[in-house]
Amino acid sequence: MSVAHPPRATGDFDTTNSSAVRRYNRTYGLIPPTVDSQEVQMKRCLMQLSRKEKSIEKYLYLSGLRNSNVHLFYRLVTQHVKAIAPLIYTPTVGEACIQWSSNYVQPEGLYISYEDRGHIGSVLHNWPEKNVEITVVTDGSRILGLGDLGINGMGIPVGKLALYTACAGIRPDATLPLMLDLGTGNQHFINDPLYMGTKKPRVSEEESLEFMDELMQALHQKWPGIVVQFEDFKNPFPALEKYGPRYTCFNDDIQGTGAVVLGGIISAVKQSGRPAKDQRAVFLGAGSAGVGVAKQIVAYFMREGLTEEEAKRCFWLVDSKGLVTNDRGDKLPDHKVYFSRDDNNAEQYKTLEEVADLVKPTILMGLSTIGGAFTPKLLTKMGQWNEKPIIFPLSNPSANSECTFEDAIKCTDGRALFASGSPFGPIEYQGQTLTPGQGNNMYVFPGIGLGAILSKATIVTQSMIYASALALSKSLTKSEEAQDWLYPEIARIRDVSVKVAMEVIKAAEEAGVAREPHIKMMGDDELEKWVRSKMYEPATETARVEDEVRDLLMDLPKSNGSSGTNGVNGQKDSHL
Ligand SMILES: NC(=O)C1=CN([C@@H]2O[C@H](COP(=O)(O)OP(=O)(O)OC[C@H]3O[C@@H](n4cnc5c(N)ncnc54)[C@H](OP(=O)(O)O)[C@@H]3O)[C@@H](O)[C@H]2O)C=CC1
Ligand SMILES: CC(=O)C(=O)O
Ligand SMILES: [Mg+2]
Repeated sequence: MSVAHPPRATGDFDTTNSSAVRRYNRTYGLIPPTVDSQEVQMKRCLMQLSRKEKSIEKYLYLSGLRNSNVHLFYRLVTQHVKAIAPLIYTPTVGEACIQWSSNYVQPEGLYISYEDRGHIGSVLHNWPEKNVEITVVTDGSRILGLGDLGINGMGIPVGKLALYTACAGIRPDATLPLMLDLGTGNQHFINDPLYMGTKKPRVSEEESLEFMDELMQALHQKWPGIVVQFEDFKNPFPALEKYGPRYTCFNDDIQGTGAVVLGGIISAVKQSGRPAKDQRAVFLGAGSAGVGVAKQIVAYFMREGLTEEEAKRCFWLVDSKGLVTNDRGDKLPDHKVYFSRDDNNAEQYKTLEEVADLVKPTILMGLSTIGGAFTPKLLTKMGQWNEKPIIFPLSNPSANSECTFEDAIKCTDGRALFASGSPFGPIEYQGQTLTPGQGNNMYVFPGIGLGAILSKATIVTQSMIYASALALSKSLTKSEEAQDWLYPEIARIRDVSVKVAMEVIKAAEEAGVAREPHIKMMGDDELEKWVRSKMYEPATETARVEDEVRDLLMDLPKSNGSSGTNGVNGQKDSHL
């Protein structure tokens, strides 16, 4: 909106009065006269939100709020994270991505196309924020379980970084949602006149990696030490292998998911009453998440006394061609070879049911994108084979979940130890309220990123990822443990992120990759205080911005009159 401003008066400000702040900001008269507290503003937002019927409408409303009043948005999310996370993240973000181009209204991140190679650095210079500390980057090739969504996948970096701010206190202006437009295999989008990405097939793996080389260099040149989170790439292994030892980066789907599932599995294995050596895990899905999760659990089983070979043999991975074995006849991609079995005939075990009948698993893990793949028949068998079957349907969004909480509970007489990727509500079962766990990497990636930023880690080591899982598994309260929960209450996620970040920092220090000197001598209490002191707090941020403006008013002749920033992340306080 463009408004003609009267000249800014300089002499008559009452610096304790918010209307003076408005006059200084030249917003006086543009907003109704009452100066509402943030509490009242939040109440208004919640009411407006509740009037919208569809989740996607709520998503769009919240996006608008983030772009117009960033601190209010984050205060709202922080205080109501359990209710709002499903609206700005999975499952709603899936629908938001599908509709991204048709709903587009304003920039929310940076888009870099294959055509930009050779001058990626200059595109980065267009980003209006100076002090970026973390980016979430995707090429949109495997968005949740929805397949190749091209640049419409931008909802994922935007959503993940919103959680970084709400759940781990990373300043919003320190985050960069990054979309790599490398073409798309989605013919529907190529034919769609409203699709806003390049309407060409995807570039090859080699071309993509070459492009990534330039991107990683350019990012680190512009923001040295920036933490890079790779997200939702169809084949993320080559990039992690190449850049992992050279830059501060991690892959959320391989490593973050591995850590979050391990965090829940540690508790589930204890509750199942069977030691690690007696666990048998069948995985539906042998992709980035499936293999990442299985590898983290192998590391845990080894700490429980198994050799690597013994630990590895506790896993049977099933992909779209059946059980992953050496004798299948197809050339297995590198990431599947580690778990490929040589003791079962592939011909006999083509379906999940056949593999399950063979193995009689104690753990059933779903990272396949196939909604409903854990049939009531299979779930019932899990209940017959186990006193406490561990059932984790982890695919997102909700429609892709391998089973519902209700089916898992009904088919196992309420005995399942359950976690899903997208949230399910509690259910009443035989007079009891049963609450499902949410095994989603949102429990760890904010703390991993915060820990990497604060320790100034040069790389993200496997020990840092493992430490995040252990921290998560230890973060349950006595009352949560008494109810046999596998994950802490989502409303406490900020506290959980602090614990995760602390352990990540300690692991970075131990691995010799931390460059921040302050953390060396800190005990736990001091470290916790220090971590918390570094976290963005939307309520105090609002007060700080108001104070800053008042200070400027007191000191007007010397000031330049600017307050805060006003970048793409909406660093604007429109209520002032
Ligand atoms: N809860 C959480 O925090 C997370 C959940 N996820 C979810 O996990 C799912 C998978 O992600 P990701 O591993 O990255 O994806 P990938 O594409 O890398 O892997 C998918 C795997 O599922 C297999 N698959 C596909 N269709 C079938 C089928 N009909 N029968 C058996 N197996 C099948 C694929 O087989 P093939 O190899 O033969 O193609 C592949 O091994 C997604 O839905 C994603 O949302 C991912 C990360 C975190
Ligand atoms: C949660 C997540 O990262 C995924 O589904 O890909
Ligand atoms: Mg992901």
